[in-house]
Amino acid sequence: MSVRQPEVLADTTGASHLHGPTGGSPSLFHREPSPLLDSDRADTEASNTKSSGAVNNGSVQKKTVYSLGGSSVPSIDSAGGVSPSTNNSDFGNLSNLGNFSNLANIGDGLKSKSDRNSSSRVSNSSSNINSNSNSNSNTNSNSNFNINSNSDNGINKSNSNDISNSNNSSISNISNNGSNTIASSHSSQNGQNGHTHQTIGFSADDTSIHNTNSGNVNFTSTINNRDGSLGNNGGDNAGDSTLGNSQGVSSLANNRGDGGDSTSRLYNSSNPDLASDDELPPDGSSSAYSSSGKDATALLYKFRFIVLLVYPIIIFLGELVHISQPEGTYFSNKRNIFNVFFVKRAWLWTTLAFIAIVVRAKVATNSTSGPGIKSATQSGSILKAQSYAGYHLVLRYAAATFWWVLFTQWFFGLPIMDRVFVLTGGGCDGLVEKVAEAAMSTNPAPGDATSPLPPLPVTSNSPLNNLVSSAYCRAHGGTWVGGYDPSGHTFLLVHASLFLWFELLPLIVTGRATSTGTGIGIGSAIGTSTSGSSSGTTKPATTFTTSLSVRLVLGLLAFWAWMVLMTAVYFHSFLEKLLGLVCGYLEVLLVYVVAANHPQLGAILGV
Ligand SMILES: CCCCC/C=C\C/C=C\C/C=C\C/C=C\CCCC(=O)SCCNC(=O)CCNC(=O)[C@H](O)C(C)(C)COP(=O)(O)O
Ligand SMILES: Nc1ncnc2c1ncn2[C@@H]1O[C@H](COP(=O)(O)O)[C@@H](OP(=O)(O)O)[C@H]1O
Repeated sequence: MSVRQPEVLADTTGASHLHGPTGGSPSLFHREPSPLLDSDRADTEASNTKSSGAVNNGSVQKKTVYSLGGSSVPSIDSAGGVSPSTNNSDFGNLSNLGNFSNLANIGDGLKSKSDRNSSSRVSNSSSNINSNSNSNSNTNSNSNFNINSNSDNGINKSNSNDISNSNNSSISNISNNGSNTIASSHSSQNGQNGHTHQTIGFSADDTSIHNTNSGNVNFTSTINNRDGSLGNNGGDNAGDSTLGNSQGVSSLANNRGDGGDSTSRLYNSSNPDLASDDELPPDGSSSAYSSSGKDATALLYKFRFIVLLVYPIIIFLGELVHISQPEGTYFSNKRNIFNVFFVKRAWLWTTLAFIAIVVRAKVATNSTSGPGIKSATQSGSILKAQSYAGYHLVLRYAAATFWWVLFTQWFFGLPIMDRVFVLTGGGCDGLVEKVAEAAMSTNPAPGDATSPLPPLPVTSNSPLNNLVSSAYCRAHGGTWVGGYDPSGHTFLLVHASLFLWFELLPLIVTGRATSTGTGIGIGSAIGTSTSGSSSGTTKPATTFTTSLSVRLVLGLLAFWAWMVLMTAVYFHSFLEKLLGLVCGYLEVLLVYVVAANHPQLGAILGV
């Protein structure tokens, strides 16, 4: 294809022309008079190597249409020059030095090269629009558009579109009614930070935006929403942004500043008011708030606060009873079935409960029967921040398990609780005698009470008493005496309970939020209410929260609380229980509060 230059920009005579390839030689031009253009003799000039059948139905304005390709322009219906025009086949590559407006194109290929403002209104089924104008306003309807813009653009489109934007330009004010993909690449030059700023309004779902800024800026944004806007302002960032709205007018501004990687996810199920995350640390994962998100977040905070208060209150109340030296009951018996079968295996039950929560929530997510995990990640900053992705769940479970192991089972030898005991002067009483008895038994019968004890975890030069664990000591007839013996029961039950609560609460809160539409309905969570201004997405009667497995977990949590009370009433000194309590809080606070406010840690743990 020849290189062409537009030869005539405007024809004040009113004649219409079709221009051929550059070169200036008239012999290269095949002027094929368009009935429309020629008959009209208005203000448009057009040239085309093989134009045919161009029809002008109306006045032709001061426009010049150049065909830069070899394709034909078989038909142009113009009610006003090129505006409006209908091309039933293929415009080829049209170069417009003025404005395209009201073009109806069934073919493909528009090119706007105006140095001044250009306004295009295009309806077609398949078009490529390449715009170099400083300021374009393009309104497109129909489907399958590719818009390559080298300029600032205002684009209004309907239906499915692909837009790619490059060369230090920005796309703004985009309205879409269909499924769209917008790819915007922004090159930053000379180490300067680039800025891509977008405001996008959608009235339909499934729109994604990809901003790729070479140089110092790199954004990837995805939007699935109705009536939303997303603004990315670049700094030295590389990040991902996801905004999901099902309804409402929403805006998200994020990823500002001079930080490193950042990830932003905002999900909003239904509400009209999303504020930006202006308070973000520059290199942080972003928070964004929605009104329902704020409600849900406030509710979550409230529940968390209550949960965090419950266990100290139980310990204090139990201690009040404890100091009155109550009569013994079934629960004061260490061998009671609840202690032996449940508390002594508490981490096993906790693990099963955790798996039940996750599995039930995933089921709810995959079905339409309840809010589940998806909603838990769609209602606001905290909820979106707590990821229920598999690896995040495993990591958080592993962290909780690790802390349980360190405190009660093993910490490079004795577990922490036993080390505290030993360090404060405690030890195992009576075990030495047992060992001696065992040693004196030369030929013990299997199962004999005096049969040799298993090898002690003893190092040779240390006093025996200080080197066996409390569990070993008690299991072999010794008595764990002296010192300061942190309550393992208090620790384990509180730690397990807080872990389960902090995994469960976002799901419960979201269940309430989603099923009432306002984010704060209580009934749906416990299955007693089906009313409220529902968003129409869930049915309270079948929510995750009301499922049998979640009820069982809530029952287990109530039982754990009861057993904490029994420990407080019948066992240990107050300080020992207090230490168990404090250590039971440590891991959960570290993960769900401290790490959650730390960008990197939060991203790793999904909080
Ligand atoms: C569909 C997607 C699913 C996603 C699931 C996500 C995450 C799950 C991740 C992993 C779980 C998978 C497998 C887990 C594997 C094994 C589970 C192990 C469970 C156990 O912990 S079994 C051991 C149980 N033992 C206890 O609980 C002992 C508790 N007792 C004590 O700690 C002490 O006795 C004490 C502290 C209560 C008191 O000590 P003393 O004072 O009496 O000495
Ligand atoms: N709620 C409870 N019910 C029954 N026994 C309890 C209990 N809380 C603590 N104990 C018992 O008190 C002892 C110290 O518990 P801990 O240090 O874990 O808090 C343990 O005894 P044993 O180790 O002899 O079973 C434990 O079983």
